[in-house]
Amino acid sequence: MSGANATDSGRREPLTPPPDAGRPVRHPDAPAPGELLGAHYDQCFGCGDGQSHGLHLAARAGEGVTVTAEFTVRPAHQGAPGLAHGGVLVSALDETLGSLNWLLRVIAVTGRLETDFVRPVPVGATLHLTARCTGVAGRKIYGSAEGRIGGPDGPVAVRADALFIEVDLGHFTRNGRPDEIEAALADPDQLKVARAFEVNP
Ligand SMILES: CCCCCCCC/C=C\CCCCCCCC(=O)SCCNC(=O)CCNC(=O)[C@H](O)C(C)(C)COP(=O)(O)OP(=O)(O)OC[C@H]1O[C@@H](n2cnc3c(N)ncnc32)[C@H](O)[C@@H]1OP(=O)(O)O
Repeated sequence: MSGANATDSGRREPLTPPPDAGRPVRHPDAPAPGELLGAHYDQCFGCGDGQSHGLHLAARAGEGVTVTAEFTVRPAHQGAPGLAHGGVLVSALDETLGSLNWLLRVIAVTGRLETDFVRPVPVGATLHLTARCTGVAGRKIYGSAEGRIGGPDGPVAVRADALFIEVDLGHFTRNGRPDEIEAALADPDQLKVARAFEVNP
């Protein structure tokens, strides 16, 4: 293929940290291991309680810069009959990796995410997800995640490597839709979440 595929989307950067990347550092105010992280936004498809067909993914802080999460596949998440849609599984991995933000206390958005689909995931199955930060280089935050079925030690069904890019709150106010931005700014719970991240402006 021509080079258009790589240049149009901007980058084909490696998803493993470069040799000079820093070790991820757990923020001193990060939630304690075992603590539920809660939603970063009530309307988030991944973690928000306000999205009836969302994933309702509940993530917990782990040791170091790691998180665990669970997601139960419901009929609204099907691709083939009785099986989870691949894009939904990617969303679950993306959301779990995004939850590492809470431990680093930075806001970062997905730049690249590469997924292996290893086993089909049936409706009704619970995906036991883990994600860990593997390195930090400037604004670039590297992470890996996997999802197992049948229990936290069950077989791997999906796994992903990702590169997140640190942004400031202005990323959302500049790019988001005004109605939702205004509603978020008027919500004291949402402001509390936003402030939690402002420690590293
Ligand atoms: C107001 C109310 C308050 C709200 C409060 C909210 C609290 C929220 C808390 C937490 C939110 C977390 C949400 C998690 C949800 C799950 C995660 C998602 O699904 S996020 C959605 C999907 N992702 C996007 O929509 C990104 C879209 N892309 C962009 O916006 C830009 O492309 C962005 C920010 C990713 C990069 O743009 P640049 O202009 O800032 O970046 P440049 O300066 O060009 O690059 C910086 C470095 O990063 C590399 N880089 C940038 N983009 C890359 C890419 N796509 N792939 C690989 N590398 C990339 C570059 O090569 C550069 O590296 P070198 O420093 O030179 O070594």
